[in-house]
Parts: sequence; structure tokens; C-alpha cells
Amino acid sequence: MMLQIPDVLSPDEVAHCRAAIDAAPWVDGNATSGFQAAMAKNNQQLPQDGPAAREVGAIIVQALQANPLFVSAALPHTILPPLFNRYGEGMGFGDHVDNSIRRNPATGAQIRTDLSATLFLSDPDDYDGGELVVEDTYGSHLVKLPAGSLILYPASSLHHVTPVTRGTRTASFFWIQSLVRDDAKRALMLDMDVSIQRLAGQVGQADPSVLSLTGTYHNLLRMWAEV
Ligand SMILES: O=C(O)CCC(=O)C(=O)O
Ligand SMILES: [Fe+2]
Repeated sequence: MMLQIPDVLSPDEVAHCRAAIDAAPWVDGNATSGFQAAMAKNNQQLPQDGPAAREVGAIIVQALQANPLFVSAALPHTILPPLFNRYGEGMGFGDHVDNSIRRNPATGAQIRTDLSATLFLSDPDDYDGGELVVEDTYGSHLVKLPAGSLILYPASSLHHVTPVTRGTRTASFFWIQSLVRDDAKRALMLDMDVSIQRLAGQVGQADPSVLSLTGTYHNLLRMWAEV
């Protein structure tokens, strides 16, 4: 399932985050890649242990944890500390699949990357090219979102970023281990949650059908979740 999460950050928050990361020192993006990605990657990144990456990463994680659509769709077990990249003119990132297992630098624990995310931090008007292209069984999906909005996609997907032909594309990217590793099961949980919320809005939280469907939601989650 691919899903847009709009307005994860407000325009003021985007401006604050951009000021902090734009002023920090950037390095060649290949510092953090696996072998296959390094072959394809041509961008810049912020060192992940630098103060700007840590400060802005914490703002992003806090915003995600307070975002009901993100929580319902991702069912996050662990959100890896956000990383930051930027592509100037001529830079892009060829086809690759992200590494399946990554180490959480905050805890040393290994995490399974179930979901990949890009949080756009440049306005689409500020650059040409730079689309994130994600392949699934339905074809290629071109993604370019307003600054502050996020795309969530299965980490198993083949994807690339088309070369930037004008301006600069700045983004945060990161991975999530979900409580529910299977994408199809996670999509069912989201559908069910959205429907229950809609029903509750119509008939009230105390309606017996809402109570029983909420129970079923949690019992399915109990059956499928790995904690
Ligand atoms: O810049 C992006 O939107 C995606 C970056 C990416 O695919 C990666 O770093 O693995
Ligand atoms: Fe990637």
C-alpha cells in the first residue's frame, strides 16, 4: 500500500527544520548506503549523528507519533531516526530496494524495514525532476508532494528518484518497523480503522456496533502484531 500523509509538518515547522538543516554541513550520500544503493546513488546527506539531524529528526518523529493517519497506517513499532538528503541539479538515485535490516543507532537494536518514507521538505515549485518513482504490481507511481507532506510505501518496493534538472530537492527519509509486518494485513487494519471512525462519527462511540467492531479491530491486531 502506498499512502500520502498530508501536512505532517506545518509551513512554520518546515521553515524551522529547513533553516536548521540548510545551515549544517552535508556529505556525499554514499556514506550510509548498502552496496546496491551506493551504485545508484548520487545525492548529499546530513551526517546522522550531527546536531541538526538529531534536532530536526526529533521534531519529525514527534509529529508522526501525533498524526492519527500515520499511526493507523504504519502501526509503528520502531521509527528509525530520520535521515536527510538533498539533490542538486543533475543528482538522482537509480533503481534499488532498501536494505531489509538496519541497526537503530539510538539503541543498537536491529530493526526490520517494513515501510519506507520520504517527507518532502522542498516546495514542488522549487525544483524540476526529483520525483520519487515507486513500482508496484499496478505500475510506476510518480510522487512529488508539497513541503511538509509524506509518502509511505512498502520497503520491499523497487524505487528511484529521477534526476533534478532545476533547483534543489531537500527531504527527510526513514524506515519503520511495523507491529504488523505484512502489507496486506496492515492495509486491512487501516480500512477497518477508517470505517470504524466514520461509523462512530455517525452513530456515536457508545453504539453497540462501534463497540464490537472496535473489539474486533483490537483482537485482529492482537492476533497479527509482533511486539
Ligand atoms: O530521496 C528519496 O525520496 C528516497 C531516498 C531513497 O530511496 C533512499 O535513500 O534509499
Ligand atoms: Fe531507497
